Amino acid sequence: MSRLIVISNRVSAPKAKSAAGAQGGLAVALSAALRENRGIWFGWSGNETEQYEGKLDMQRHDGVTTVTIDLERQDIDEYYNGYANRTLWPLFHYRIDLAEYERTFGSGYERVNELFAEAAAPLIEPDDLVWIHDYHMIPLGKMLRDRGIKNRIGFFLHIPWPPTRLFVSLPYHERLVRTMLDYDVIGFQTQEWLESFVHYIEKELGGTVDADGTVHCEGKTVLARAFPIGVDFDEFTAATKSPEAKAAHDQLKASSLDKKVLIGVDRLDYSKGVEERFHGYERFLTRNPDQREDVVLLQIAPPSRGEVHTYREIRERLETLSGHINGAFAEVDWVPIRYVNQGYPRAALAGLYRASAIALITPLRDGMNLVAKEYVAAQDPDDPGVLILSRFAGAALQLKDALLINPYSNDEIAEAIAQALAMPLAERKRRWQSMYENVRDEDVIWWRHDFVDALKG
Ligand SMILES: O=P(O)(O)OC[C@H]1O[C@H](O[C@H]2O[C@H](CO)[C@@H](O)[C@H](O)[C@H]2O)[C@H](O)[C@@H](O)[C@@H]1O
Ligand SMILES: O=c1ccn([C@@H]2O[C@H](COP(=O)(O)OP(=O)(O)O)[C@@H](O)[C@H]2O)c(=O)[nH]1
Repeated sequence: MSRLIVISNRVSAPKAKSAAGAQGGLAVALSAALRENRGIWFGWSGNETEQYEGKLDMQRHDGVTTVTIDLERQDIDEYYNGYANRTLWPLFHYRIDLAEYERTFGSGYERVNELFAEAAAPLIEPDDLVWIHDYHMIPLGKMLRDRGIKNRIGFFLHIPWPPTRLFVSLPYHERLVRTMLDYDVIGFQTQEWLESFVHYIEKELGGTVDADGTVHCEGKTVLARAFPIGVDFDEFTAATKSPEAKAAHDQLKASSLDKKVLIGVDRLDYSKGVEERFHGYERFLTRNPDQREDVVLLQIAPPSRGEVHTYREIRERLETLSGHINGAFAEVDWVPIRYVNQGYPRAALAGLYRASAIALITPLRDGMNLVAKEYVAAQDPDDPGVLILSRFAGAALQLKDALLINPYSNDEIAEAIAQALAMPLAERKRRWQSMYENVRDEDVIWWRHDFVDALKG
């Protein structure tokens, strides 16, 4: 059996610097995918070093071998905070108003990718399959090829791919995409992002794409397909039965008494639409004074990427807005929003999801959104909650029985909350059942097999 070499910015190493929840879905999904596979997970430790001297830190934890490197301050600033999170992240989430095109970010990004290639290449043996993840590492495959790596190499993008008319605002966009032609397989979360990529290849690079997704461009051939990521269903289902889940469930139930809890769980990121969500909830409270005290919104928002100013700004705006809404509507014994800036272990989240009558998941744009799938997986089959989901999350293409809303519309959010609160049990069960089957069948193991099979060719 071939070994799997996974390379991503973030690894779920025991020593990686990250609070519970701050790592997001990628780390969660990959540790699940690697646990049963002989192989290596290579990436950044999350730590800073005074001077990088090529030192690798190797550890075995929870059945996964991880190899990490530390990065220098300038590399972290230009590659991670800079090009990855100030240039590509906003652009790929359709926010060209927030994207910053600094030349030093681009050169830092290429420099760190070269550094990853230099450190990872010696770990790769002839039969290994190499699987590179996400927007931090788009050119890494080509840099490995430049070092003589002939193995099958796949790339999976966890975030959206933007429409061509937005993407071309990126300086040197052709140079970035050309590096992708050295992969054997390129995976996207949904058909929609795949279509945008194909459109770019055809219109900007003059390539052609066959019906099965084989791209022919500038003398190279690569398979491009959608592979929607799932949750670790078995692990998550087991977590819902854990003492930690029960404690969190009981605590939330006891503290909310007869009120219906609406829950939101998101890294503190402007792409998650939490500000718009609060406005939609405020509209619901304004329009439905008789139902106000029947509900409470629990928003869990662990801070993320705090060295990037747009993230500090969204944090400040949410503090102000939640304070404003609570000030305007609260009573002596009730506040409308419980806004919590800390992360929770997923077992605790499982209990919180189950205790919540509604999940309010309203990203303005999201590659997938695993929280939506976890909420479905955690429900009580006899009394399932209602999922209100942005139509702009990748998950909306699979979870079609959610109440799908436009997150930019306060009215749609307010109306969906009212509809969810009034929804008869039979309809809740019917909608949940079909979503549950999807979350169970198209889980992270299914995703991994699907991608790795395609990579094996
Ligand atoms: O590593 P961070 O900078 O702290 O960010 C956390 C992760 O955020 C992003 O997650 C994406 O991947 C999820 C799983 O496929 C997907 O459900 C979600 O929609 C995406 O936003 C990012 O892509 C990861 O690289 C980060 O590790
Ligand atoms: O306090 C928290 C908040 C989030 N998460 C996990 O972080 C992941 C978030 O993934 P998602 O795809 O929803 O978004 P991302 O943060 O990757 O953009 C999910 O598995 C959550 O269960 C967590 O463990 N604790």
